Amino acid sequence: MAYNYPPKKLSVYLSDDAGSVLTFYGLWEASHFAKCWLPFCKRYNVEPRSPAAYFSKSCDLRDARDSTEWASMKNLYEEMADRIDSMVMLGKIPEELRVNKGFSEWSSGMTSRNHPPIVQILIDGRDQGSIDKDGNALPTLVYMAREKRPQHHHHFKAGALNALIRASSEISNSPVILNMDCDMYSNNSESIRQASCFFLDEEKGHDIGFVQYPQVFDNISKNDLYGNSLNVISQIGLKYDCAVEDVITGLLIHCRGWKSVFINPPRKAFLGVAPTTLAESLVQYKRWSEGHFQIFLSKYCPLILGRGKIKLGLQMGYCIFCFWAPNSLPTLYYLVIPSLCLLKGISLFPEITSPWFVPFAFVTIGKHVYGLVESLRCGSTMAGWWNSQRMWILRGTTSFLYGVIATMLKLLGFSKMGFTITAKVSDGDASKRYEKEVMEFGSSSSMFVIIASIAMLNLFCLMRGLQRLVVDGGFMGLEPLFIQILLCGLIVAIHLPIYEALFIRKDKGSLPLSVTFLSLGFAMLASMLTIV
Ligand SMILES: O=c1ccn([C@@H]2O[C@H](COP(=O)(O)OP(=O)(O)O[C@H]3O[C@H](CO)[C@@H](O)[C@H](O)[C@H]3O)[C@@H](O)[C@H]2O)c(=O)[nH]1
Ligand SMILES: [Mn+2]
Repeated sequence: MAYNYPPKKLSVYLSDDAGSVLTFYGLWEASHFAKCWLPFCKRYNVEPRSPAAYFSKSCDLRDARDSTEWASMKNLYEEMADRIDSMVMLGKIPEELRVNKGFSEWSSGMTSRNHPPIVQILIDGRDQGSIDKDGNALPTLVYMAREKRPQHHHHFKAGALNALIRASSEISNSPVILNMDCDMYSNNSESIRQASCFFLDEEKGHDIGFVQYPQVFDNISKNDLYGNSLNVISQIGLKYDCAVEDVITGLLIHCRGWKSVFINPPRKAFLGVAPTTLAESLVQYKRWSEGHFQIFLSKYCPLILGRGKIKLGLQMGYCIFCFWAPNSLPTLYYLVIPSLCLLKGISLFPEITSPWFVPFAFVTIGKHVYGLVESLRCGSTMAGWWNSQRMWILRGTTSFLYGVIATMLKLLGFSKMGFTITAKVSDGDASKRYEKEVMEFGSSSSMFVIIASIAMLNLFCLMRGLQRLVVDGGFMGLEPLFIQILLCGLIVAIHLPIYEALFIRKDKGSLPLSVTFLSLGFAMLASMLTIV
């Protein structure tokens, strides 16, 4: 609402897919708060204009007169936040609030999966009386919960967005839509004007289908422990039946001949909350890899749909993501088979002195050096790069594998699509560990057993490899196994935080004892079977 944009031309919609009266209450409070907050923002050119983000950073108003106003504004905000928090704690709204317009829409028996449609215009911009405390016009503010019934598929985010577009066409019918997820906030009050420039461009504006900003996270630890700064694409979501509705919609828009713009201004437009536990991050990647693989196997396959419509480079660009899920199979192979063969003394790779060693070395070293240089140039650190390598391996053996399995089950008709929503908050202790970059495993998951078993297995194999080195006498005798020892050593090195969580750490964010026992069991079984 506080964007630097004519309020008459701006309408804000909040889609509450759970249809909760508490969310409505929050928005109702915000509609009152806006009457003071908007003038304050304009007077002092406040940035960012999300009050939560603004007040969590230090004060930048200097003179004394301003600072009293600043303090009273902060007070007003905190009082509102407290009221909302206590209502959430209570789990319901007090009866006396029900006299206000809108609240009577809720009745007992309504749940997040079973509720009638609710549309409430909290501030109507068309109404002359909708003004802030300085007498300036306010933008329209609408709450909407689309109808949901257990017997009808609701199509997740894409369904919610489509319902929103239909409703908004009756209320404001704007030619341009800005979509922002509930776990993001605006960090730049100029973004709407910035993006409009592309649509309004006299020469190229007619071809522009959408403008996208990169997905940037506010809570990324310095070395990006979960490898999250990946730029997920656009915010236009419409196409059903796919967990990555934004990607498929973007692809369709491109295939219909529209161009898109990617802008990454120095002052970030939007900041969001990234998952802060390994479990959440892995689940999110499972959904993404599954969605992309599904696209590849459907009629929307970028290579088929895009043929002759979009450039080969763009088709391939889409495909990289489509191959995330199937990539789990070679990843698993490289993490397990060479190490098991090392255990048994079978050589799989050419010797270092053989000419066949050169292509192996070239591809492996080339790929990783290129990746390292690229990420350093994008402002990452060495440790950040190493962490992201670890994340790719962990995702490969869990998220992507689960993505393949889920896609197959769906193709065979055994299961339906799901959308596991990413958690939006984390508890205090966990955030402290996150800041210190200690891996937070989060809620127990079968994925951890896979990760830990691979880690344990490689530790066994490495010990056996090193033992051979000593017993079988010297380095040269082991030359045929050299690459496998090296690979196994690297796998162990990248899994160091896993061993730490299995055996050393005692905090709540670490791995449970059951995972330690299960993984030890599986790793021993695998090595035993190999030796026999
Ligand atoms: O049934 C649903 C599920 C999700 N959402 C909304 O969809 C958005 C994204 O959900 P979130 O749980 O935050 O998932 P993420 O993995 O963080 O989302 C990423 O991945 C999605 C595709 O999987 C993209 O649509 C998002 O833009 C991108 O940020 C949020 O605003 C949700 O409120 C709904 O409205 N209804
Ligand atoms: Mn999200």
